Amino acid sequence: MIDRSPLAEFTGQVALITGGGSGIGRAIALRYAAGGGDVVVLGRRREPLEETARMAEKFGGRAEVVTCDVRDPEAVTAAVNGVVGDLGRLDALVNNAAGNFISKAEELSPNGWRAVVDIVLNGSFYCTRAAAQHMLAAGRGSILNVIASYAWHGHPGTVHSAAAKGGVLAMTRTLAAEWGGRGVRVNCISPGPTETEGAGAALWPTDEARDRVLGSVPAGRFTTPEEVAESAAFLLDARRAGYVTGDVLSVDGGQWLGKAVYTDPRAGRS
Ligand SMILES: CCCCC/C=C/C(=O)SCCNC(=O)CCNC(=O)[C@H](O)C(C)(C)COP(=O)(O)OP(=O)(O)OC[C@H]1O[C@@H](n2cnc3c(N)ncnc32)[C@H](O)[C@@H]1OP(=O)(O)O
Ligand SMILES: NC(=O)C1=CN([C@@H]2O[C@H](COP(=O)(O)OP(=O)(O)OC[C@H]3O[C@@H](n4cnc5c(N)ncnc54)[C@H](OP(=O)(O)O)[C@@H]3O)[C@@H](O)[C@H]2O)C=CC1
Repeated sequence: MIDRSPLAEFTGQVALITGGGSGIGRAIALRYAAGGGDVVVLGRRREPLEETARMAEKFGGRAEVVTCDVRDPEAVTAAVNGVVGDLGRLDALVNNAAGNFISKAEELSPNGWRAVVDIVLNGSFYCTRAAAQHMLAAGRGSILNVIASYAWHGHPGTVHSAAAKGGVLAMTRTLAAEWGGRGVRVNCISPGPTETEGAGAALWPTDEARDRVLGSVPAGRFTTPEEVAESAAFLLDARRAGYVTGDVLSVDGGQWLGKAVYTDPRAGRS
């Protein structure tokens, strides 16, 4: 549940959110709308995007839908140019679309590797490149990349996603330095395990796997999409986070720190 933001921090501004038809992307779109902004949600399937747009419109702003596969650079450029053509500006881009599944690295097919790396790394670059052409010309903009902590610590079974997210992290820091003097900020947000349409079935399909994931989170519960969205709003807001660029904000209940080995009561973990 997302309530109208008393800050109204995005009034008169426009955000493009990839993968905005579900999970974390939908929550970020709704939080931006709750802050008074206009939103465009992008993904492959129209129906879930339209549902997000209907929910966002209840906050009183404009909400549009673009069907597009982020792996197609020409379609991405047309989509971004269309947003600016229709809504007149682009203040924020959230690279949230992702694909993921668990596979042993030695059994992962080249096409399976390509599917995930193309969506996560290449797709994020295509969207960033197209959005930055408008943002740099305007001298303002904020780009937020949704990653995962295995971008820096790695994780067995997700070599494609970890490598792609690691690439997005390197891209973030590079572009933050490259564009820092031109008004465009680039940051990452790193959610902990979050029960969404895509993640649950792909990553913790059984009760046993789900319990194992929960056991890895010091806070003892899943992240909620709304928690991620609230921190995303902070990073996107130039008034509050205008001097933050090239950084990663973890919203994970301490998961990436909580590599407990001595899980017994004497260690404070059981
Ligand atoms: C624990 C905390 C950290 C959690 C971090 C979470 C990160 C997340 O990203 S959660 C978000 C998860 N959401 C999704 O994955 C939703 C979107 N997913 C997809 O679109 C698909 O899963 C996709 C990534 C496979 C892309 O779909 P599509 O382009 O339609 O690809 P294909 O179905 O044609 O498959 C391409 C290629 O990949 C192989 N493959 C697909 N699934 C699997 C699998 N489960 N295991 C092994 N290989 C798989 C598929 O076989 C194809 O390869 P070839 O057969 O060689 O052609
Ligand atoms: N859930 C979790 O536990 C965690 C998630 N994350 C990250 O958070 C982000 C959101 O995850 P979550 O909400 O769980 O994911 P979901 O699977 O629920 O949503 C992913 C979205 O991306 C869209 N998408 C996928 N492929 C493409 C594509 N090729 N082109 C355009 N859109 C695409 C999907 O829509 P459609 O299929 O219609 O295209 C869908 O709306 C991702 O970047 C993920 O890696 C990070 C850490 C943990």
